[in-house]
Amino acid sequence: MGIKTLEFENPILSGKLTIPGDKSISHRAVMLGSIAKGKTSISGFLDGEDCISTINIFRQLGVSIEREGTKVTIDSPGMLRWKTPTQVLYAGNSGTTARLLLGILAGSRITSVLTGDESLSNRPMNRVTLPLRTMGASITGEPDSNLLPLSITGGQLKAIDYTMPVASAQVKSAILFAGLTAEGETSVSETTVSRDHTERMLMQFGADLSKKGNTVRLKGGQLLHATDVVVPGDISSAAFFMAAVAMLERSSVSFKNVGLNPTRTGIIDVLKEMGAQVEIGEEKEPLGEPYGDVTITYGSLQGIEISGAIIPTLIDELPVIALLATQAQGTTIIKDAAELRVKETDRIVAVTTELKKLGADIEATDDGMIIHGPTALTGGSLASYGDHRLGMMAAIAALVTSGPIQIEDPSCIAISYPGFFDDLEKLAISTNLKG
Ligand SMILES: O=C(O)C1=C[C@@H](OP(=O)(O)O)[C@@H](O)[C@H](O)C1
Ligand SMILES: C=C(OP(=O)(O)O)C(=O)O
Repeated sequence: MGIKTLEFENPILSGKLTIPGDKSISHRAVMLGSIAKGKTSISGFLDGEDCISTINIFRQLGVSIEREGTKVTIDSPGMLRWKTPTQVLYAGNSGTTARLLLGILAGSRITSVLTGDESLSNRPMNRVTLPLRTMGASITGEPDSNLLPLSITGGQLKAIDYTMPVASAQVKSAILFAGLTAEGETSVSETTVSRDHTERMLMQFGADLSKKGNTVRLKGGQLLHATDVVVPGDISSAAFFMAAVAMLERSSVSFKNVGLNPTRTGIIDVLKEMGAQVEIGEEKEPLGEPYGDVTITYGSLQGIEISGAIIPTLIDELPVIALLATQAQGTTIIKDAAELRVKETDRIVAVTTELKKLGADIEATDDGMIIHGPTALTGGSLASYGDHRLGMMAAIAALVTSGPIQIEDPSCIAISYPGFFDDLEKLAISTNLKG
């Protein structure tokens, strides 16, 4: 386990940054490109470890996938001609890979076993396996098909009308993917809207899908058509540097081609409401997903309440938002975010434990955190818990602490942002960067 030390003196962040590709969209592009027969090309693909796990799994199913950096070319025989894998499918650290794949494999013609790393093997899968079993899926594993490894025997499924008990795009997507091959029309209704990349991309691949209010409907027995996908920059990755700029006087950074899907832009609303200056350039929407340039400039920050419908639109950004709140005047309350407890680690425990080590006034609640600011943070040694978002939060903390930060096990950052430290160095131009 390595340690990375970061120390800055009076840092300012400035310049332009092109953020790597969106993780959620990259996964889906490989999945839909593998389901569809023929050639799909993806540009702007995220070469993070999670998305590589997705590629490796489809290669095991007989799909030809070539990758050169951020360009991916898929040539698939189509889902009906996938071959039975000779080895266990390994989703690594990626919840998105595992949960979406369960929905896909349940309606396939192959038998497979799916597993993951230690963190993923402790994350709940019954949120997808239970509705999939209601559709007729044959999925077994202990306890009650909740934890990896799981065995999946693909077969003919029946459509379902499903009302989501929890806001989760992974659950919604797994059911929609299963619905593609099911008999009848599947519907998924959400009370709180989660990211809609699957719906957008299914339509891009030619699926007949309709949306009314918060209900999505999809007819079973559809074939997808291979197509080209352009992946915009990941706003969840940009969020770390956006928060850093918002905390550092005299800082301003322009982020290029950031994904601006409204189901993902909660961080922009929070930055504005807290007092940062936000400028959004012309929005483009080449193939289904809106994107544009976003410039963030420091502003004096106020604490706010973050709760309700905005939570799914910034769920992965909450660790860095908690750090941001330590530098804001007043109290920030984060509620309705109990989902943080079932991510790569329990992010409520991890964030509060680590930020307290630096002197933050932060407390954990059942479904969120309460942070009183501003506090002058000291340096210290922070654990990443093998969780990329925690590792990046620790690195960004180093920009505002009085002493150095040691990040334990920083390699996990490559799960979603392999070039993170290079980009940090690039932006922190007028500082002394040691480490
Ligand atoms: O569908 C997706 O790509 C994701 C959905 C979210 O998870 P949930 O579906 O569990 O909310 C998010 O936290 C994860 O990083 C990616
Ligand atoms: C929760 C995350 O991802 P996943 O669920 O795919 O592991 C994340 O990227 O923060």
